[in-house]
Amino acid sequence: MTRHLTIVDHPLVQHKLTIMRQKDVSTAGFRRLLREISLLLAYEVTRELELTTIRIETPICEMEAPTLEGKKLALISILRAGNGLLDGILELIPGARVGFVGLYRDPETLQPVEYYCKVPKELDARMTIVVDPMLATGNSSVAAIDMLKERGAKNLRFLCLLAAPEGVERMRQAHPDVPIFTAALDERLDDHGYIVPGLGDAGDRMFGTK
Ligand SMILES: O=P(O)(O)OC[C@H]1O[C@H](OP(=O)(O)OP(=O)(O)O)[C@H](O)[C@@H]1O
Ligand SMILES: O=c1cc[nH]c(=O)[nH]1
Ligand SMILES: [Mg+2]
Repeated sequence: MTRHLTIVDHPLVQHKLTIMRQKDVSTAGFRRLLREISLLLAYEVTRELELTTIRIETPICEMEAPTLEGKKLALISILRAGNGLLDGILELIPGARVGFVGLYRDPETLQPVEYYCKVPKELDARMTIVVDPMLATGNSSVAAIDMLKERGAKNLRFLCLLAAPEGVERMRQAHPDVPIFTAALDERLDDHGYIVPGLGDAGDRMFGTK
């Protein structure tokens, strides 16, 4: 059974995250680092994919060899910042099915506003990995996972880059069955719901908006 919270403390992840946090990193640099980190995070979050075996023939002899079992997994990106994690993971798992949940956080109420939802069929039979770099209040991730459970998802994981304790607790209350994977658990949220020390607004830094 996976723990509710896994912090991916691999030295390469930690090193790259430290560079990303710095305010002078360019948009191109931020995007490149996020793509690189996403490959390493994907390795951890997919550790429990089920294997079966198939009979193959090497140049030397036949053998029973491991292969992924079951339906292709589903990757769900919470727009728009989720796409920064999605792109790297898709390089590692090119056969994954992909869905999008469009949510933005109202800056006053910090409540998520839904504007889009398109997800793969048969979510009930797929490991479903929801990706968004930031878990702050947890309002967006809880809402996204509510939407996915309504559409049948059962075997879920949530993958982010940074989490605040408030968001982890909110997820634990609302979705205790959904393990969270993150590169770091930061200290707290500020009065505007930003993660401290954090890295600022992930979407703005990734896409050069602001
Ligand atoms: O845990 P929460 O308090 O809900 O905050 C986290 C959300 O805020 C950011 O998205 P944002 O609303 O800025 O949208 P964007 O990705 O379009 O920039 C982030 O990518 C999460 O989706
Ligand atoms: O610190 C935060 C909190 C929410 N969304 C972000 O992009 N950054
Ligand atoms: Mg944003």
